[in-house]
Amino acid sequence: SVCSSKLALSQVHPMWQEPLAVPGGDRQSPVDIVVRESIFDPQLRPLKVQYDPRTCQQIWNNGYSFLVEYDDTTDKSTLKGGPLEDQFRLCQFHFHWGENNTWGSEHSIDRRLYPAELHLVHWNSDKYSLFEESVIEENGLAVIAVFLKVGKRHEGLQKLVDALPAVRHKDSVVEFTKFDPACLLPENINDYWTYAGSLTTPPLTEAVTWIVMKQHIEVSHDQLAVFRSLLFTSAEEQLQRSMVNNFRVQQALKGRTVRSSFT
Ligand SMILES: Cc1ccnc(S(N)(=O)=O)n1
Ligand SMILES: [Zn+2]
Repeated sequence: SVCSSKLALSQVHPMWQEPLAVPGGDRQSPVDIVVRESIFDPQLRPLKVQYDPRTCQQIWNNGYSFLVEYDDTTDKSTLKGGPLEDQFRLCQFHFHWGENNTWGSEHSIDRRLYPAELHLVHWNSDKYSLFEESVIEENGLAVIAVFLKVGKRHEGLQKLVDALPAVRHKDSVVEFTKFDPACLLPENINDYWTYAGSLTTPPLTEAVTWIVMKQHIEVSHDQLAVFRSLLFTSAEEQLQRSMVNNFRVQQALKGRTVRSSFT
């Protein structure tokens, strides 16, 4: 699947050097979610997640994060319900993290940051036939965000952690199969916030329905340390730079409403 951020790489941006302005940027991400200003919407339905581990293909270091990519040529791993009108196909998941456990997430809850954040990226397969098409449409993408907190070791994540040294450098890829991303979801996926936003790395397009989980997952300090052992730089580059702080600065809400699925 080409849903990875090759598109992102096509718009060469210096690392985290923000483009001056995004065309008509009035729904940019990430944002701080102010809980008392979010609005309970009783019409939000339960999320329906159906992932098939057999669609898992590879892990790729794209120079922004590491992406676990799924075969999205059929409707085998899908997301629907919640705030979504259509069916969406899982194409990849990745993380954002900090240099320490104090910060690293892209979103925050009442200004509280987490050490890392998981993004499960899906595109609207009812309306479009390719990820690349959906990425420029306002109802094109749905991203589930899950906060990571440092605590007990996450057994399901360990298989992924063990594969990371093989993709230490930018543009490295390793085969990675039979991984069920549902193991990275919190027990309760029916308590979430949702708002209309954008991709947080280039092309930063305003195509994303964000679904931010209220419940976090726990990973161990050592597991996060392996994330930080990755590099932004390719094997050829003279100066190696640790892949840390790969989050975007928070953006203005600009009058958007954040809805909650719970009271
Ligand atoms: C696929 C993709 C590209 C760029 N940015 C994102 S993100 N961080 O908004 O999930 N996802
Ligand atoms: Zn992301």
